[in-house]
Amino acid sequence: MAEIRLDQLAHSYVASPQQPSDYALRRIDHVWEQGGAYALLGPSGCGKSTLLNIISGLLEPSQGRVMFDGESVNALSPQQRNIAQVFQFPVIYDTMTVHDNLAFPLRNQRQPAAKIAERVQEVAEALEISHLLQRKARNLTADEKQKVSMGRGLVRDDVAAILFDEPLTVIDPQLKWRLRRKLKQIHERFNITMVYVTHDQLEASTFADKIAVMYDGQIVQFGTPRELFENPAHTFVGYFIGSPGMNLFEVELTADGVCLAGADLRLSPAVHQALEAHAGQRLTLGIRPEFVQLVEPAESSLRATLDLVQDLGTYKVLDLQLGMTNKSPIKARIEEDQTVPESEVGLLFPE
Ligand SMILES: Nc1ncnc2c1ncn2[C@@H]1O[C@H](COP(=O)(O)OP(=O)(O)OP(=O)(O)O)[C@@H](O)[C@H]1O
Repeated sequence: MAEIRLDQLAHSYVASPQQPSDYALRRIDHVWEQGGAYALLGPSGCGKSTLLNIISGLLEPSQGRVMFDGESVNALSPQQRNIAQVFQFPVIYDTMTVHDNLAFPLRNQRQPAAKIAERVQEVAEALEISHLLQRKARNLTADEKQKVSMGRGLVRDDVAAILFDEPLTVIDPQLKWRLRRKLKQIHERFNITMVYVTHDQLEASTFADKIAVMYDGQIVQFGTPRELFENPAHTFVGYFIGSPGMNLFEVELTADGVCLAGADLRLSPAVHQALEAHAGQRLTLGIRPEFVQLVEPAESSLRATLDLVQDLGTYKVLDLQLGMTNKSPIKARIEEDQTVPESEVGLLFPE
């Protein structure tokens, strides 16, 4: 088990990179602490697999160092790094029994038979696959196979960390939730550093205590799910976290606030003063759909017309047009029993 430190890491698949866009990973400085449950969350192509493969040693970084417990492992092979990796698709031996699949990594290490038996039992019980131990792996369902694949990662007690690369892709939606819970319980029981790669924020927040959000080859924020929701440090985090994501609009600074779609929104003197330091620069206002308040048009200078209502069962999402043409609508999320406005509505943003 180890602390994993990424020190000025960068990677380009281009032979002689010239500009930032030539890099799949731009400069990354980051620490995964020993024993933590982490997620690496980001959209397709942002560099998640590249980063995971550099940690496990499948890929050599163009620049920077990977450190385990303060020691550089750049020169070590994947085997020497002692990382367990669980991929999207199960990696198991079909012709072996489940028991032998789980025992395999320990037999390779020539562990004593008694220890192998004990460890296989313990991991099988944690994954709720004890009843399958004598079955041939080829006869299992997709989720049972993936559990065996995870078990092969967990069975060794000397691994530095376990890296999961979108491990629930092949699992039926109704089983995903159970498996995520299971992984979380296993983490609590075995206290191994785990990094879970996904592009799904729900998967990230149910598994991880802290999430690293990746965007365009960089980790743009690292925090608890709540911190990412309440204090996004980057517009991408605001937009990517939340359902739907944050509304983002360009605004102009006025004498006592900002102007959005021709309407003046007053700000507190403190906030306004902070913005004045950025006068002349591009200003973006972000507000989460949950916090947009709907009022009578007379009560607000900001008016919108209703475009679309999406009823999602436990809440509704409204698309409201601010009167601008060809601009994306502002989204408001309201409770299921809240009244949907007829057409024109006033909007208030809490301070
Ligand atoms: N072997 C490769 N050769 C050249 N470019 C690559 C290679 N592998 C990845 N890339 C590029 O590097 C960038 C990051 O890719 P990567 O697969 O790490 O992203 P990702 O976040 O894991 O995406 P996904 O979720 O789709 O797997 C992308 O622009 C991708 O096209």
